[in-house]
Amino acid sequence: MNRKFTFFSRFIPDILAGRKTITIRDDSESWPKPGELLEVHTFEDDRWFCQLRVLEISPLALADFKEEHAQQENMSLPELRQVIADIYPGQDAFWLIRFEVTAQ
Ligand SMILES: CC(=O)Nc1ccn([C@H]2C[C@H](O)[C@@H](CO)O2)c(=O)n1
Repeated sequence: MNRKFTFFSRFIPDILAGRKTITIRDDSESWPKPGELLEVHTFEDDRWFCQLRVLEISPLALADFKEEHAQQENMSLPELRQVIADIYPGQDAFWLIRFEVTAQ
């Protein structure tokens, strides 16, 4: 059975349109493996909205965030840093998960 993964609902349009192709998570969400299919729900109300295939998962330190990562999130780099600081205050070690949408 495919495992469940969540996103804040404000990111749904970018994910479904292919404008957001990565997510950056902390250790608690570092379990997806390349090739794994994830059933994706909204964080707020647990509503299924797509299935993703994990293409890559790799460690990424806050100090190594680059413009390329921001583009893959469909954000500016300052915006990405702010989003991460808001979700994960005080943390500086993350995991980059690159994905593709396989069903919606
Ligand atoms: C519970 C939780 O943390 N859920 C998250 C975490 C992150 N995101 C989004 C926000 C950014 O676009 C990237 C980078 O973390 O992933 C999310 O939607 N839900």
